[in-house]
Amino acid sequence: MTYILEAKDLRKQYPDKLALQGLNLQIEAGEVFCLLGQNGAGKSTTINLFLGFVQPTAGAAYINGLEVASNALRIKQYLAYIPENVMLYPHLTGLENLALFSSLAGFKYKESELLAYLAQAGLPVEAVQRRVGTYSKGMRQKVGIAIAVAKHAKVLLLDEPTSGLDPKASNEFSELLRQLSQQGTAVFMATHDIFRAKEVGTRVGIMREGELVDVRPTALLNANELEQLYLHYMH
Ligand SMILES: Nc1ncnc2c1ncn2[C@@H]1O[C@H](COP(=O)(O)OP(=O)(O)OP(=O)(O)O)[C@@H](O)[C@H]1O
Repeated sequence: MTYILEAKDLRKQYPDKLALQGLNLQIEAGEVFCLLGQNGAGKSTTINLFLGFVQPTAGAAYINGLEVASNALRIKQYLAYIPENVMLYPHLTGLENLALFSSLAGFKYKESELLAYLAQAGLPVEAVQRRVGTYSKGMRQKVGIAIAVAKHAKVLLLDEPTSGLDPKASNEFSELLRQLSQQGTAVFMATHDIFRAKEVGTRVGIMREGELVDVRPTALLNANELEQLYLHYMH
């Protein structure tokens, strides 16, 4: 079976820090995997290895069966990345950004189709023709989701996407992730938000000092139990 996202003995040693100590993980289509862990636990390193932004010291990361390190360009077609602050062109409108990023991914859409993607991602109609430099963080993330959907990404990698969002925006964002996962997109999200992880995740992993110390299906835990489990490992 080909997993959408897979890590095999994935390891990253920085000059004076072992950031990831041999990660093994498989994620299937439609899963929402939430990675919890303290600052410095290795969450961003894991995401950066899947993105091909950093090279592994040993082991390998795979996206849709392709080894990331040796297929840097090919894997880009399968994934969309939403960091804490989505990188868009501030002087272009939301619509123009979506048109640009979709065409870079090889998709040419009519304006009506682009508008439909933005509406589906929940961007208010009044914002569509406004420069992104004037957008809130939540609005930029909606454009990021619209880009992911428009390029038919199989996997969405997110690094602390809900930090700094107000509860309503955070809630809307969770709803979008749920919709994407129902359509078969695999979602891998690093977060500090235990409540969101429980709400939106199908599985949660707890990372400590570069090691994945526990993985649980969220259906078997309530938010309180998840918090207790997390605290147990952080002691
Ligand atoms: N480029 C780098 N060079 C050297 N050390 C690094 C580098 N990137 C990360 N590290 C170290 O690796 C460890 C893991 O960092 P990482 O950013 O992956 O953690 P994190 O779990 O994402 O933390 P946070 O929640 O603060 O984002 C930390 O000790 C960090 O200082």
